[in-house]
Amino acid sequence: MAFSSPQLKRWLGQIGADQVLEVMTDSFETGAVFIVDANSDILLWSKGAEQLLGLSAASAVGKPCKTALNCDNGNDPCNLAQLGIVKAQAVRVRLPDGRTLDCYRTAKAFYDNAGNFAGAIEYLQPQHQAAGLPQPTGETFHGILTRDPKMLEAIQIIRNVAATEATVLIRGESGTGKEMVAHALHLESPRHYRPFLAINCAALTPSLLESELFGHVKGAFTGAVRNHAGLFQRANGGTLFLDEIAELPLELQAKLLRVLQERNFIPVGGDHPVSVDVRIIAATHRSLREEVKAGRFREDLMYRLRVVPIFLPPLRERRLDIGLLLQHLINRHNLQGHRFVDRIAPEAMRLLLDYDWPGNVRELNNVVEYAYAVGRGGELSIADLPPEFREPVRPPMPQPTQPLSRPKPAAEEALIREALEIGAGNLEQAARYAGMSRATFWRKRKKYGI
Ligand SMILES: Nc1ncnc2c1ncn2[C@@H]1O[C@H](COP(=O)(O)OP(=O)(O)OP(=O)(O)O)[C@@H](O)[C@H]1O
Repeated sequence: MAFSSPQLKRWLGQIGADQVLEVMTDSFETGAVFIVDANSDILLWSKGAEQLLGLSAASAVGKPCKTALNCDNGNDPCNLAQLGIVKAQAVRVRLPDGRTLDCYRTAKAFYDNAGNFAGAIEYLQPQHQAAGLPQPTGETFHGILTRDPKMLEAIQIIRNVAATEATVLIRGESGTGKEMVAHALHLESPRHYRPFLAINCAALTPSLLESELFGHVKGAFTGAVRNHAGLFQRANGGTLFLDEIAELPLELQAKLLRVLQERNFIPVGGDHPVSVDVRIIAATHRSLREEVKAGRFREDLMYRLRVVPIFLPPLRERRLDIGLLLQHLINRHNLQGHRFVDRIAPEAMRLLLDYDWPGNVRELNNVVEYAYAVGRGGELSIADLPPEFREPVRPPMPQPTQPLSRPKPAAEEALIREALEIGAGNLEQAARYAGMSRATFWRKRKKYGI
């Protein structure tokens, strides 16, 4: 606790405690400080609060704190009167323009001589700042986070083709975000107010898949007790996402081609065509050309589907996105309140950056979930990572001239460049990201002329 002397009381009497409070609270430029009275009505609203929360002091003062912050903080944590003190509590504030801001709330209650709640002083800090992690600065597009040039190129293509009726084929490994991209395309298109439906063509047997896609009429097969509208009918006016299209059996490929060419199909067991207006977005992790060569995929259908091909690179080829997605996932998990991670141990960060990510972003989600389930404390360490990260790698026999620990110069230079980009001007953060002290980081920058 700060030491307060009798001289301070005298001094405050001369200057005026209100003036001192204003100066102090306004010095927190990156966070919001405010004071409430016994009714939780706002008495003081700092400059930082104005900037962060987009509400002027003139509009905020006198309002109930709940109205000014419009916050959504779960199980009624506003019981500050009972708690007395709250530290780094995750809260979500709704700004006047409708956006939300995830913050940590620190608050201290005051009581009168009779022990009644007499008001409080509160401080809100945006979570990305509190975590000491750089704010995600990459582009986000309908929830797709990236700063990878190839991904940004893909997003630009989506923007350009959304308004057209062109068929899009998305190629990428499992977990690279193909469905997210397909959904984003739908949301950008004039069809966005109609359904977006998705199906994985590898997940069903051929007969079930046919019935799911095209529907069936009553009596078409044993168990078909009533007419069933397929996905094409249900997606009418909207978009149908066909994942793992390379797994579509040949007989269904002919039926799909007919929908694409003639915009109609015959349900299973039916005898007349049903017309539909559906935009198809297909995805595959295989090369359709190779499938055509192997005789497993119709060439005419391939050309129909890949009018606009979009390629999503695997996560191991967009290492800048690893840091960005990690920040995003950590912020999201911190909000849930079970654990608050404010830093990643440099050696854990290195493992995460060097990992191959065969399951791509989905696997990264799982790794962070694992860390929150098994780990404790503010630092995400190697011990919090799943076993595959901790399996001992047998080191090669040391070369007498080259110590084992020295990283290859090219990799080190790339790491430093990456850290500088992620730190976005903050050398402290950049050095931490690279797992070096500031002095070593500075020396290495000099060495590589960066
Ligand atoms: N760039 C991204 N930003 C944020 N989240 C992402 C991104 N890419 C993928 N994800 C998340 O990763 C998970 C997998 O994404 P998605 O289902 O779109 O991948 P997919 O390529 O369609 O996978 P599969 O081929 O296995 O179906 C989802 O939880 C998704 O929200």
